Amino acid sequence: MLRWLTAGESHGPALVGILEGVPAGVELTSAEIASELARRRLGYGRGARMKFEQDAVEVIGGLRHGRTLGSPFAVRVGNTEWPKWQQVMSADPVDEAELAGQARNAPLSRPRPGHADLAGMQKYGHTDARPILERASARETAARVALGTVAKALLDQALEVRLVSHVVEIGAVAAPADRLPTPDDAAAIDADPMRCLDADASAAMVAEVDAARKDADTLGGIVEVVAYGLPPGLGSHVQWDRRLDARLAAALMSIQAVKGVEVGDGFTQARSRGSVAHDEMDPTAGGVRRRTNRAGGVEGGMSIGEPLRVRAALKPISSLNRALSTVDVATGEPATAINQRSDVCAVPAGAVVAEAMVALVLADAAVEKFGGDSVAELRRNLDAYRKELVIS
Ligand SMILES: Cc1cc2nc3c(=O)[nH]c(=O)nc-3n(C[C@H](O)[C@H](O)[C@H](O)COP(=O)(O)O)c2cc1C
Ligand SMILES: C=C(O[C@@H]1CC(C(=O)O)=C[C@@H](OP(=O)(O)O)[C@H]1O)C(=O)O
Repeated sequence: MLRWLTAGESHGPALVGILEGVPAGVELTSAEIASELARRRLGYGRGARMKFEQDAVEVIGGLRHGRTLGSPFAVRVGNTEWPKWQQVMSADPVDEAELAGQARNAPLSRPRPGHADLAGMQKYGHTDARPILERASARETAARVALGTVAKALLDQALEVRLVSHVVEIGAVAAPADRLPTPDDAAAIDADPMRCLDADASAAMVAEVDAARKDADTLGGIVEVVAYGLPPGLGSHVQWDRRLDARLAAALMSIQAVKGVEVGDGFTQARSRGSVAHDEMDPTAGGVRRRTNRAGGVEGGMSIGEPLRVRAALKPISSLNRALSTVDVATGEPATAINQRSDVCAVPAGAVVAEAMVALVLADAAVEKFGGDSVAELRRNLDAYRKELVIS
């Protein structure tokens, strides 16, 4: 079993991620993690912070000379903005005089609609939104992407499973659904400002972001992750929490701003008749082939050996450069919400985070199915399983 956790605040010294259960022998370098983190910073529509802040990666456990050890993997992603925040976010008590006059320390009493602010203040007993928004912030996804790098390396090296993610919709603009990207498209997708496979759709998405920015508005959209090379049988039908689709849905839904998840053509299937919704099978020499992959690579909570295809819908960014109505919890009076600098659209970054979350779930399911304390052992078990499949 793989287990992962993150810690750290958006303006704290660093984020930390721990991934436990990684087999020994996964080849990985800090530079590879840094390059995945750089992918998360891509995308047209992000705010000023993406330009001036760096992700400072330091692996602090589980890796030696470029190979995982089998011990818990731990990574620190330093916030390079920390020097500006060290008093406001200090772990230890700070002299009031040092804080006085620091605008960053002013209590945030006007919770922002669409954020964790108000419910968090109520739940944890704060009159200031800072202690809530610091952890609710999607800055935390840097740690997830760092851990996802390990999961992707494991999937690639032990199972030859490769992932690709892309943006399929931004606001009202949808990319044509005629071509599913493969991992060979990944570099071109990363080079596109919207991480979109279709150049015309990408240009329209950029224009959509510009129009939203001009109107002091924000946008959401839909991302897709596709995984190639999965064997059949990851996950299980036997219990709700072992279903691969349920695990993927939870992981994707846990990403800040994600409000919907679709597996395969789930929503279209729901609107179709059964005769055209499913993936009929034909025999091949010694095996079976599906005519279509509307199910998106999962049936009965198990991978079926077809490409896995999942989508996540991100709502528009909640912090707008125009006033949204709220209540000032200090006075109980109507107010306009805290207006922080913000992204106009973070969907391209959301795709990279979704890819990391899918990789973590698939790596977990692979380790669960094939066991193995080392990559070599996992691969041997996979080979034996493949040889003995009753039908392939
Ligand atoms: C990569 C990424 C960047 C984000 N950037 C912002 C941002 O700059 N401003 C903002 O208001 N929300 C941003 N969000 C979304 C908020 O973090 C999120 O809406 C908020 O924490 C409330 O959580 P919920 O939408 O899941 O309910 C971002 C989300 C992601 C995935
Ligand atoms: C810092 C990141 O994203 C942040 C996520 C975020 C939010 O509310 O989720 C709000 C913004 O932070 P700030 O209000 O400090 O500008 C984003 O920049 C990051 O992705 O690395």
